[in-house]
Amino acid sequence: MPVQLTGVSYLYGQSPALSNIDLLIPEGCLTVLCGVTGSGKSTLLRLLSGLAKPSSGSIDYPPESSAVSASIVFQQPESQLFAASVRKDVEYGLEQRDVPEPRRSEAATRAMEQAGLDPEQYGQRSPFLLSGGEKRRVCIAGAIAPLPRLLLLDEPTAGLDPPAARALLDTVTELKRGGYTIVIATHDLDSFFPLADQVVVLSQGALRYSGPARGLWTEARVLEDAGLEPPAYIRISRMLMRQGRLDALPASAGELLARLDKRSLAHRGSGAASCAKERLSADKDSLALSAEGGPLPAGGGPLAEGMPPPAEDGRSARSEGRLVPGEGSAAQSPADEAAADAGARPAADAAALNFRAGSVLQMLDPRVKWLAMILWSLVFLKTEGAFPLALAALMIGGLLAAAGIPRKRIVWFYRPFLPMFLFLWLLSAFSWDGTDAGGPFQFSAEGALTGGLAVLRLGLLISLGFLFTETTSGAPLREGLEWAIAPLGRLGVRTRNWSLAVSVTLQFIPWVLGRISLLQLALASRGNRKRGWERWTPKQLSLMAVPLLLQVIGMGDELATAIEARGYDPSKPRTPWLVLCWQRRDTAALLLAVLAAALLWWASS
Ligand SMILES: Nc1ncnc2c1ncn2[C@@H]1O[C@H](COP(=O)(O)OP(=O)(O)OP(=O)(O)O)[C@@H](O)[C@H]1O
Repeated sequence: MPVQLTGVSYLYGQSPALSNIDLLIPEGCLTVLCGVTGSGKSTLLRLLSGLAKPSSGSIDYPPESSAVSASIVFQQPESQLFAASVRKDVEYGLEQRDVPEPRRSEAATRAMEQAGLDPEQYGQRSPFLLSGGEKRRVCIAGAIAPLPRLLLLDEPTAGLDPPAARALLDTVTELKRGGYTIVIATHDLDSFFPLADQVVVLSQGALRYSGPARGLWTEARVLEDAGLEPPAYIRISRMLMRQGRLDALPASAGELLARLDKRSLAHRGSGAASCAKERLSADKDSLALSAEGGPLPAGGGPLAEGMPPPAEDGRSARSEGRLVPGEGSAAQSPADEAAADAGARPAADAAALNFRAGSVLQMLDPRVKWLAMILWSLVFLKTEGAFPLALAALMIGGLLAAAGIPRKRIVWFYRPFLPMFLFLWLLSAFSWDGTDAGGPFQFSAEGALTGGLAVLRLGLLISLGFLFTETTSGAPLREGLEWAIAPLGRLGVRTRNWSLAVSVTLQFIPWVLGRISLLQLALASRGNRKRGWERWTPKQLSLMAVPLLLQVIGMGDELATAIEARGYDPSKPRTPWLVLCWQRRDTAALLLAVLAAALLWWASS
């Protein structure tokens, strides 16, 4: 299906990831999104899939479609697999769309075949025990099973060996022939450019070019300015053309090889053409060997059907594609620059302000933070009564605001705890008494208050840990802890092991929460689009339990191996990662923390 993006921007907190993208994704075409790391490719795919909404601008689907008609395959396939068997996993999206049983099974079989997985061989295997390439195929099968009108693939060949990458390219070629509208975000230009009907170049979240790949070869520096290199077959062909050995750029590596073969290769053995051929042959495994289309004249040909027309709005539109002026582009008028500057300044100022406020907490010596955290934890445990706990909540709220942690991240952190808090509070507020005439459940105001305060206390303790880990990076956190527990070393406690374990665990919590967010996103990408509280029902949680557990075990395993590989030996003295330096502001901060703790203590006694 064709999709039109108009003025689409996206912010993560206050950092812009995409700005003002105008783009048409033509129906039945394969669009390749390229750009260096962090240029906004994955973000654009998420917006197209409907998993995230643009901060501004709009994405228009044809009247009978919506983002739900899109399927996405993420960069890390393992974060998208759920079910106990490959077949069940492929059927999951169909189940979500209420496809009845016999049709579901047929559709899953067809999708597995299209994705290059033999249903007999793979159907009953666990998706978690497959190779990276096989897992990606399972994800592709799951994505195409519901016959999406838009298929989005994020780095489909990343991490695959040449045969697996080539097999995946064959699958993509087949899907393209099958009429799918496909968008692929990739760094693998050699493989995907020959297949692309449209290439989109992103740089720092802005659109730099959209149009056929061949339009890029005439726009001398579009790719280079975006930090990319043209594919190897284009670089080699350019060199051969300069030497008069080739008259036109080929459409693919395969075509270049074929054309070199036809030549007599007069300089066999020592000439540039034979060197080029050797190099290409060596690269052949990793290149797309699509020989579709004839030789392209260096100036390119007419626009493919359905391609976006050249811009008519005064923006630079040369050759076949649409070249969008970028930063530093001469095409930008002073008035444009002033307007852009005026728009950007409030966001930049706000970010700077946040950073300044956050940096006070971030710059503090970790020992102050450890001491304050231990002291406040003890006081919170002892604090009774609504007033002192409300006062403590105010203090924590103030610190969270001053830490400059984006509001979205705070919400993201606390949301998983809310069902647990609610459950604990309900447990305290209601009691079960089958003999009472008023009904089996009895509400107790006293229980509700006591339970509410206990839950608030628990929330405050969790908040202390969150504040600490958000404002302290790994090395200072460890150094500070090791300092705090060093006296225990005299009692024979292995303080080094303890500090490593605690700091790794503390850093593990945000990682686990991040994984949960990814799994929820993956469930949504498979048609299970739940919002708000619905995402935290026991059924939803049970779906995520096994993959999450496997990921935690895998991560634990990797961490242990990494620690071992770096020669960790608890019995040896170690070189500190960082020398802590106590400053005046740390003394002042510690005094403030002690005063605040004393105030709370006094208020609760
Ligand atoms: N969850 C997030 N929170 C904050 N910033 C993010 C988040 N995800 C991405 N970003 C930022 O948004 C920008 C675009 O990221 P995105 O993942 O879309 O880039 P990409 O081109 O897909 O990169 P890659 O090729 O490495 O996958 C980057 O600056 C990145 O740091």
